[in-house]
Amino acid sequence: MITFEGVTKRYADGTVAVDDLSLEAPTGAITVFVGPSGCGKTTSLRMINRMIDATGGRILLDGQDVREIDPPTLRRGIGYVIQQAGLFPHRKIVDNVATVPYLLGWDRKRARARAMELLELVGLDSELAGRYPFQLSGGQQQRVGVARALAADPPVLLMDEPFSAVDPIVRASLQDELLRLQSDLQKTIVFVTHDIDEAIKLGDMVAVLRVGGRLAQMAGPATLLSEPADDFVREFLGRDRGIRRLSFIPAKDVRLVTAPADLVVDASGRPLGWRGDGGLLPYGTFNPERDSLRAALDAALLAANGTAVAVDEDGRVIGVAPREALDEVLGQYAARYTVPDPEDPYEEGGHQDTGHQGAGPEDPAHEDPAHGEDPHG
Ligand SMILES: Nc1ncnc2c1ncn2[C@@H]1O[C@H](COP(=O)(O)OP(=O)(O)OP(=O)(O)O)[C@@H](O)[C@H]1O
Repeated sequence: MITFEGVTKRYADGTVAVDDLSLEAPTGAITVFVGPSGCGKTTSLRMINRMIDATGGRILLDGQDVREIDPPTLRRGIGYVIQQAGLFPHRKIVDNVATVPYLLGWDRKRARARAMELLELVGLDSELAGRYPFQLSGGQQQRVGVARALAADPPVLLMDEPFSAVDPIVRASLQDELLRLQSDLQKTIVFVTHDIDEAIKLGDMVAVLRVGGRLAQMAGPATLLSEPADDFVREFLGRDRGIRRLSFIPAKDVRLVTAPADLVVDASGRPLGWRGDGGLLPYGTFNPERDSLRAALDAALLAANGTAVAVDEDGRVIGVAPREALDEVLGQYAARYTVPDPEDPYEEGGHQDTGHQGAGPEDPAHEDPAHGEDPHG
């Protein structure tokens, strides 16, 4: 666990980049620092591995003040990934990845074998190992950056806007890859981004910072979407909060009924369409074991009759969810907090305590820090 206790950073020119920041980044989970430009995300991240020293408060790594650990020892246990990968241009990919093992005194053969293992782990072809960074695409370079950070198997990874220099499609696949890796490796990751969608997709916990390095809210993504602490967070989250939140609600509680006869299936029970006057009409499917309520709703909206078809892992029909069944689940997850009523003379103002400092038990993302299921899908 990484703990910030009243951490402040005042630069020499008087700029207060981080102001009295207190938060906890849990072990084995991804904590995202998100916020507008200049809000102190990078400064906060770099204080963890002491590339920048705090001017007030303290940062604890599993209970130990990082200032008591000499920087080289500290950084050996902390992988660091930056934007545009920051690879050494004159070193081959394999040697870039083996940088830390070389520094740790591993012999060349062992370090290179480890590097090859890591290239495979991050989904890169072994034939890229002999190339130089400029011979790789941006996305491939970013993967090499992640492999390099993992080389000495550090328990902690710091990632500073690692995917922001690549196009949206490559970015989405790098994010998926990171979640896949994390479900196996369970590192303690602190991830900096200015992109709220990235924060919500990747974060088990999301810390929203405002300019001046102040914490606006720290919560699991589902809680953040349903219970933003104030107008700043609400605006930063942007539109469609309600719809986006459905991605965090599993579809397994949706009540299914037996598929009616007008759902036409093939010989193995896979859907073909809804029977209509002039032929088959469109349908949509979801897998209640794996998918979110958003996927179930999407399946209903794709169908000519508004009924979502539930399928198993093999795509075979196991039932259908009529619209009322979706409504029942939606009703259970309706926003629960209250907002001030300007007509009420007894109202003290400010919305009720929504527990926004931590994800509540209703927050599936919180229950699943390893992203084992697919609420992030
Ligand atoms: N060395 C420095 N000296 C003075 N001020 C600095 C220094 N480094 C950063 N700052 C200021 O501290 C504040 C926080 O900077 P920081 O880089 O941590 O923000 P950030 O949230 O990571 O921003 P961005 O998303 O734009 O990268 C900014 O106002 C920045 O100008």
